[in-house]
Amino acid sequence: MVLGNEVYDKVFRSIDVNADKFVEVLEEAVAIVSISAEPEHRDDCVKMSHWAKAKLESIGATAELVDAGIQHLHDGTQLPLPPIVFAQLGKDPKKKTLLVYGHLDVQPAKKEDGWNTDPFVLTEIDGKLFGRGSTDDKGPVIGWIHAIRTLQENGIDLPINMKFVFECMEEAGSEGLDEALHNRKDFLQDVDFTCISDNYWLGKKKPCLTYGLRGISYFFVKVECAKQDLHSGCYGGSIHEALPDLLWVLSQLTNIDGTINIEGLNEMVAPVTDDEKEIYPKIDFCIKEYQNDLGAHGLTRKTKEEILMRRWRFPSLSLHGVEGAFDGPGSKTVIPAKVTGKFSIRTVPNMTPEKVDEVVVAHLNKLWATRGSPNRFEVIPQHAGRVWLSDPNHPNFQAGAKAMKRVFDVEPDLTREGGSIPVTLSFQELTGKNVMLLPIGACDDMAHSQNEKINRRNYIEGTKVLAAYLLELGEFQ
Ligand SMILES: NCC(=O)N[C@@H](Cc1c[nH]cn1)C(=O)O
Ligand SMILES: [Zn+2]
Ligand SMILES: [Zn+2]
Repeated sequence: MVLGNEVYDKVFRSIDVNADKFVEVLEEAVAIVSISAEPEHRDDCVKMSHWAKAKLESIGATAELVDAGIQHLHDGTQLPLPPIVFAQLGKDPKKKTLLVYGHLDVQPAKKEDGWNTDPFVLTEIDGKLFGRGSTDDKGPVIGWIHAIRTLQENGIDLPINMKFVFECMEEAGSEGLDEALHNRKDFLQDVDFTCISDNYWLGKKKPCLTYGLRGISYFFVKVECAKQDLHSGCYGGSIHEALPDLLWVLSQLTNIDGTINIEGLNEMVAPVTDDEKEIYPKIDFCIKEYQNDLGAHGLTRKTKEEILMRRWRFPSLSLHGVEGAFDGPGSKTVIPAKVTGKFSIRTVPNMTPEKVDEVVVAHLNKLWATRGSPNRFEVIPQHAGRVWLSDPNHPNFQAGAKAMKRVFDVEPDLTREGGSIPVTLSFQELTGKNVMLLPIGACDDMAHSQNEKINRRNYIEGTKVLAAYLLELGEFQ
């Protein structure tokens, strides 16, 4: 059934009228400190799953909390994983079924990291809603709930059945999720399309739809030189220190231009095809503005095409930190006894987590053998997420594009993204159906960083896009 413009206008007006209420709900969610990487916040993650279940029930969905099993931390402790929210709204056999995935956990954040406001108090300044999780991914998750509520309040029948999977461990590698989905294959059986709103526009003004993500393989590198930390005056010069050993290894993994120096890794990368080369010049992206927005002192490549390819279709290696090394203010004179370097590799077709682990461990051990240090050295692969590519010509993407055109009066760009959402490929494989990423946040939202925000405009217009997408999807019955 083709709906008239007046239906969409009514929905959009209603979302505008309720905008302040929608911001209040986001404020409630941001206040729950659901940091999945910090065990002391595990109860908050559980609370967040319960919160989302109640919200889904409030729109009439049947929701359950599915046990995700036990997490085994690298220090030997075991911790129950937060439950995953599975929910269903509508079971009409004449309608198609859309699966929506989102995550309720957030990256760590402390005011003293350099935030201008308390990260867990949603604060509006000049139309920007600052708070951890505002854009990644609490804002978009809540957007779905408000989009559906608005259709219901305006007496508009949902033209599709909906299923939801909301997890609380995405930022820590989605532990437990793949297993829970495999155990509940029946839940995914009748899914016709999947949509995920958990990424960002390429710029600040023009919307996009996303058909590719890089994967991620995370590693710890441990070096141990003594049984406890040592006074550098008493012992310095007499022992082989762990931190220089570690830094020596880590500093050799990348070149100044960002390419990776790990034997066997670049050989796995799928060659760039001629068809692919044609895509990049058409994309709306300005590298000057990109560099300015980041306040970056330089970029690894000179052209827009090369920079987009570095972000989307070539691997990158990032060093994240060193556990055990002194990092406080002031000048402590200690030799750390045990240090653990942390790095990750963003992976691309045709890299697989198994092969990446194999070449990384082999390369680092070989490098270490040339160091000549008596210290203990160990490379420990951590979580991994697989690369994902989808078909952007599918009706799912057409419905997304129509929805964006209705709200922003522009055809969205088709993009890939450098980040990772580990479960995306699993949904594509388990349902055998199309998966689309439909971002609502802007490129400068600073997810994972200090002062994460979502613009009020993106949050509210994004809710309209989600509502319009549900209606447009109904046209493909
Ligand atoms: N919005 C998606 C996102 O931020 N994904 C994370 C996933 C991840 C994997 N390991 C830790 N986090 C990302 O960093 O890309
Ligand atoms: Zn996210
Ligand atoms: Zn994230």
